[in-house]
Amino acid sequence: VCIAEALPSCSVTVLADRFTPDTTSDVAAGIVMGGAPIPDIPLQQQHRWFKDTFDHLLEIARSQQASEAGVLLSSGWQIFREVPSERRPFWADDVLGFRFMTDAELKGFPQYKFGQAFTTVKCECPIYLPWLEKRFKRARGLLKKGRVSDLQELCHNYDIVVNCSGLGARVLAGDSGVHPVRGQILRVHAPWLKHFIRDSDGHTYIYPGRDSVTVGGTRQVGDWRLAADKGESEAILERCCRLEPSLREAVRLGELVGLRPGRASPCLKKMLLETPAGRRVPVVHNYGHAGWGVSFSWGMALEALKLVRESLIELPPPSRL
Ligand SMILES: Cc1cc2nc3c(=O)[nH]c(=O)nc-3n(C[C@H](O)[C@H](O)[C@H](O)COP(=O)(O)OP(=O)(O)OC[C@H]3O[C@@H](n4cnc5c(N)ncnc54)[C@H](O)[C@@H]3O)c2cc1C
Ligand SMILES: O=C([O-])CC(=O)C(=O)O
Repeated sequence: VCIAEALPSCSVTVLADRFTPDTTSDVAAGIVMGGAPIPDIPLQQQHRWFKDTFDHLLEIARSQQASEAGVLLSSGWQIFREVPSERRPFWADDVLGFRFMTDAELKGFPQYKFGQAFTTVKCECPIYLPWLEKRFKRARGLLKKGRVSDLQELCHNYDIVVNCSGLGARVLAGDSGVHPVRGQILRVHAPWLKHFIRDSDGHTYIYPGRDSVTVGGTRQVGDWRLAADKGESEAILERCCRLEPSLREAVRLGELVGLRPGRASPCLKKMLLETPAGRRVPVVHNYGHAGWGVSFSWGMALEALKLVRESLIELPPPSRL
């Protein structure tokens, strides 16, 4: 979307073997939040990715399109069993109204010593992704279903390749550092819940959304199982009910599993592919966002766009678009 809208003179095709509602992104809770700083990436850069994403999504959340786009404001608490060394994360000034929880607020969570309260944005991915598809088509983008077994295949038909294949980059980019981090969640009907609660360990969270509440989760490194595990769903609900007892009254709507594209840090860079016939095609990689792909989505897309623009300038004259 970012490239198709910014470069209207280019023809942009999204080629994928799975589209919404069958991607990892459809499973995401869609909350915009940061974790601990990512190693090997300057904090300033991570901060820009986060802020650019937040500002972009906040604008949608405040627009007339918020409901249709499934992008809404969400307020709540992140709670900690021990006081963290960084009580004020790098994204604290980007979200709205960041503050430490008061003793009165923490009283509801006797096992926890510290908490952060803030308002952020939540993307209801099963609504947001179809909306993005529509936006992409309006920008004259093309959608094509198909599996790519080697990026070289694309070099005959395209001048630039942007690789956003998530976990698929393990094969497509030959990057053995990409690995699954399995996440299971439940979607439940509990319309009385309005406030999110997240245990900072990332294994227990409750995110109220437009039509359902997402409760999670698991983070199983190296686990490729896509089927939901009944025992894990019970354990997730049990942990969430300890934080929010009224969840015992919730009606279960479904359970879902997604494989996060884990990597020590996301890969965002450009390189050149050379075909056996000697054609050199720029490739912009943008994958490996682990558990924060929604939170960095637009900011990293803007940086990928910058790399695409540079590649366009560097293309040899006959191929220039
Ligand atoms: C349970 C859970 C909760 C989450 N909650 C949040 C959250 O609250 N906030 C947040 O920021 N992040 C969250 N995430 C993380 C987020 O979902 C991911 O970081 C994000 O979805 C990754 O997006 P992606 O586009 O890279 O990958 P995907 O959504 O997996 O998309 C990859 C695309 O590439 C295509 N593809 C791959 N290989 C090939 C190939 N060889 N040929 C053709 N097509 C190919 C696939 O078909 C797919 O369309 C969560 C993840 C999980 C599992
Ligand atoms: O950790 C969270 O709060 C949600 C998330 O990003 C994930 O499960 O990957």
